Amino acid sequence: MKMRNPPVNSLSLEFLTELLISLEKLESDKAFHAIILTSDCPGIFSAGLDLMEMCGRDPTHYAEYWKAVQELWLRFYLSHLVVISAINGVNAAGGCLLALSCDYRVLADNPKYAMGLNETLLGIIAPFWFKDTLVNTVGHRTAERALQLGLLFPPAEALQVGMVDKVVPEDQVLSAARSELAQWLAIPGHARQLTKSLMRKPTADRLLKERDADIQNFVRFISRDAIQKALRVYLEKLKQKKT
Ligand SMILES: CCCCCCCCCCC/C=C/C(=O)SCCNC(=O)CCNC(=O)[C@H](O)C(C)(C)COP(=O)(O)OP(=O)(O)OC[C@H]1O[C@@H](n2cnc3c(N)ncnc32)[C@H](O)[C@@H]1OP(=O)(O)O
Repeated sequence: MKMRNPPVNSLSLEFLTELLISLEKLESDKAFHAIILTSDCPGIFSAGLDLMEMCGRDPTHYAEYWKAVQELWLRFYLSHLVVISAINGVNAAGGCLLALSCDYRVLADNPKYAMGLNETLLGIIAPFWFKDTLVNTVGHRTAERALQLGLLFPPAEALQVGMVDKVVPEDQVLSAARSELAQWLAIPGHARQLTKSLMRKPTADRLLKERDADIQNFVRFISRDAIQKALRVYLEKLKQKKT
């Protein structure tokens, strides 16, 4: 699955919906057993959630957007397919969440390709299920420091803290993902799938039980004047970079 939403693969409502439909199609086709998730945007895996969806819109839109973000995470996190990410670019916040929801992560060795949950740098916070997904991957202490400081880890550090499983030269990222896949596909499917569910269901259940409350919290939080201002300032900084 090659993500293509130029220029930065931001996860707009339309793009989230496309990803969700693609994933559902693959999952319902018995011929498919695995997905390699990668990017078609040079140097960028994903810039994360689309800030334009969270800025200057009305509460109904925020609720619809957040429901789609929840849906995509649940679908990826609990997918019965083997999902491996071949991370071939910088990967921030919501994009990093997608990669963390995969079963295995290969990252291209380029110091520009940092990844992490950098929400605090924007003046916002990672919701509990983003946090839980990170804790499940790197452990509590590393996650706490990474989340508070909004750290984006370059490849060597991402590997060292366990945020990715392998770092390879840029031109080998897809072939390394394919080689890894062979090991996962060699395991009897039902046993691997049940084990994945055993490991992940408690984390997913937490959101499933509190979905509506989580949407309301998001809408309340993102609608605050101070948060809207912080997002506008961040977007402005991104644009000023060019001048
Ligand atoms: C009580 C508690 C309740 C809890 C409630 C929850 C609270 C909210 C939770 C929200 C969680 C948010 C998750 C996110 O994912 S937020 C997004 C974080 N992403 C980033 O910080 C990355 C930002 N982008 C960049 O750093 C760079 O763009 C990047 C390194 C990815 C690429 O750099 P490059 O130089 O190649 O490209 P540009 O910066 O020039 O960008 C090109 C254009 O794209 C626009 N852009 C970039 N990122 C985004 C984005 N995420 N959304 C929308 N648009 C984006 C950028 O502005 C440029 O636009 P223009 O061409 O028009 O200038």
